Amino acid sequence: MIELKNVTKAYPNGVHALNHVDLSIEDGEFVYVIGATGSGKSTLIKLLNGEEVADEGTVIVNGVDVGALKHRKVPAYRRNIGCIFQDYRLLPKLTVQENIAFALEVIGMPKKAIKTRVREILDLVDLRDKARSYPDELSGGQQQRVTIGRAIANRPKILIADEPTGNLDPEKSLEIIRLLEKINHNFGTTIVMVTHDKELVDRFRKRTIILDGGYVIHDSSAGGYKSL
Ligand SMILES: Nc1ncnc2c1ncn2[C@@H]1O[C@H](COP(=O)(O)OP(=O)(O)OP(=O)(O)O)[C@@H](O)[C@H]1O
Repeated sequence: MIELKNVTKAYPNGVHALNHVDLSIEDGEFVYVIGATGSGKSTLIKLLNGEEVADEGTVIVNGVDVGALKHRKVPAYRRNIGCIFQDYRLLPKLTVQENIAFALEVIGMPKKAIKTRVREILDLVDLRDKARSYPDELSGGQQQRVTIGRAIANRPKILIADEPTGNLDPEKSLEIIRLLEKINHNFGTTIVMVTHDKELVDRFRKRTIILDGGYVIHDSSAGGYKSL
């Protein structure tokens, strides 16, 4: 569960990126976060993954008070949160299967278990035939699928997706949202997706949180832009 209580975050330049945000996201929910540029979406994500700390209020994720985490404990905390971004951030000198395996090696999973898990992930993201390809040999949509596979390889409870379809055409964006829905459904992974894609938000209706000037101005389980 994700819980923000009266969270305010200002940057050193005085910009108030988030103001008195109260938010609660249950395990297994799939939530969109939308809002104009500069409305505070990325800041919200940074507070969730421990990159930034709130000035006021508390951010509790899976029972952990993220703002109170000691610096050295942040990496272990992040293992329970998968993150994907608009740019894919794959390791260019590693193949698809090595990219996924690497995420599991760094957390100390035994070799045999990694092999099995990588195969499962490749099936899930439908890229078995690209296992030995390098990232620059893949399309944008395929690279994003690898990124998603890598992010969920260790079965995190939460997947945060910051504009995952930002660089993709509508057809490829559909593939990505369907994959995220499958992950949400199959593993019960909580998904928080920041997006500007009005078509996706309207077509695949889900709870939609709207930020404006650092305030939550709308939070509706009906979802969609058109219903607002
Ligand atoms: N490191 C920083 N230092 C100073 N100000 C910042 C910093 N990061 C963000 N801001 C400011 O905080 C506000 C919220 O920014 P944030 O990146 O959270 O918005 P956003 O909704 O994610 O925008 P976008 O859609 O453009 O990514 C903006 O006014 C931004 O300029």
